[in-house]
Amino acid sequence: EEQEEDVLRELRLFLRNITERLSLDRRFKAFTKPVDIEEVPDYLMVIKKPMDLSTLLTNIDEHKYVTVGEFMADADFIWKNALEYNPDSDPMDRNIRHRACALKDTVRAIIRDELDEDFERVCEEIRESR
Ligand SMILES: CC(=O)c1nc(NC(=O)[C@H]2CNCCN2)sc1-c1cc(O)cc(O)c1
Repeated sequence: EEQEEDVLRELRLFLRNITERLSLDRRFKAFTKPVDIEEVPDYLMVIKKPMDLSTLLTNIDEHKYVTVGEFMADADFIWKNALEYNPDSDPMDRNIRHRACALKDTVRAIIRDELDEDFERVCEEIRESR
C-alpha cells in the first residue's frame, strides 16, 4: 500500500546517494562503467555476472532492489569480479585489487554507519510479503 511505496522510495534515495558518492570517488573510476568488451574481449569468458556502478544506478531506478541486502549482493559483484579477473602479481592486477578491496570496505562502512537496521527490517518484511 502507500506506506510501503514510501518506504521503497526512501530506500531508492538511500541507495542512489551511496552509489553516486562511490561514482565520484577517483579510486573507483574503473568500476563506474561496464567493462568494454571490445577493449577486454576475454572478460566475459572469466566473469559470468559483470556489474558496475552505473548499472547499480539503473537497477535502482528500475525498482530492482526492495532491500539493502539485495543491493549489496549486486554491489559485491563489482569488487569480486575485479579480484577474480586480476589474480596475478602484475602491478596493474595489484592496483585494481587494492581498489576493489577499498570499494568493498567503503560500501560496508557506509551501510554500517548510515543504515538503520529497523529500516532494513521493514524492507525485508515488504520483500517477504510479495
Ligand atoms: C575493472 C577491471 O577489472 C579491470 N581489470 C583490468 N585488468 C588488467 O588490465 C590486467 C589484467 N591482467 C593482466 C594485466 N592487465 S583493467 C580493468 C578496467 C579498468 C578500467 O579503467 C576500465 C575498465 O572497463 C576495466
